Amino acid sequence: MRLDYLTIFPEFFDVLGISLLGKAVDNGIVDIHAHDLRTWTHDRHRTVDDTPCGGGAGMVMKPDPWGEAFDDLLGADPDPSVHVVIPTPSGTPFRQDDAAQLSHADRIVFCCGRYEGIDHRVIDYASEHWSVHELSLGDYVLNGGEVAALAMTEAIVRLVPGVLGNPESLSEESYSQDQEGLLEYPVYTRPASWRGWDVPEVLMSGHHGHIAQWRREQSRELTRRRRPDLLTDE
Ligand SMILES: Nc1cc(-c2ccc3cc[nH]c3c2)n[nH]1
Repeated sequence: MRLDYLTIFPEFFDVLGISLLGKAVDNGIVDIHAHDLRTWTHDRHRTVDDTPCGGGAGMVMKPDPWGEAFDDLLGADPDPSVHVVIPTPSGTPFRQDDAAQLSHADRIVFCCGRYEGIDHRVIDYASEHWSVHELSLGDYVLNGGEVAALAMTEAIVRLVPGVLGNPESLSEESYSQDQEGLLEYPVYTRPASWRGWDVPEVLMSGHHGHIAQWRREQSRELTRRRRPDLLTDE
């Protein structure tokens, strides 16, 4: 899987060389390239923004640098197997299913906007050539797309075979299919008693059936309290 990041702050993506994703890069499972969008400017000030047509506050990212970056990185031939992800507050919510689907992609290009956003014609042009995903990380506003791209990257890449040491841990996570899309149950480790708090007895019983039942009940109760929207049968 090749991941490209178009951004005016490429140093944001230096962190991808750390920990699990760093190992995935070292193992050749993932190939990461961060690009400074100003590479594709030609004026003395390396300008990437301009005033908004129709007025309004702030600045909008000019289309030309994006178009020239696309030309260099992707060429002009349409290829639906290339996924262009554009983090935006106005996008569809990024969910575990999106991470799962994108984890099968051979190529993802993250377009990280700043200012008031990217000239919409960039999205229109990209949509004619590649598979475009305008995705929101959540219902809050960031200063740019980089943090969202990092979060989405981690959610996507950790699902790629060979990235996680123990793939079994994926099956019991919140939102995973094996968890019926419910929130993950509370987890515990040693010591059995800590500052007056004990590990639930059932987890110390060694009775796998009882433990599984307790965990299912905990997941349902937690989901009912915190995310009733995830419950399909109530
Ligand atoms: N979920 C979410 C995405 C964003 C976002 C994404 C891109 C830009 C560009 C300028 N401001 C931005 C904000 N905020 N919140």
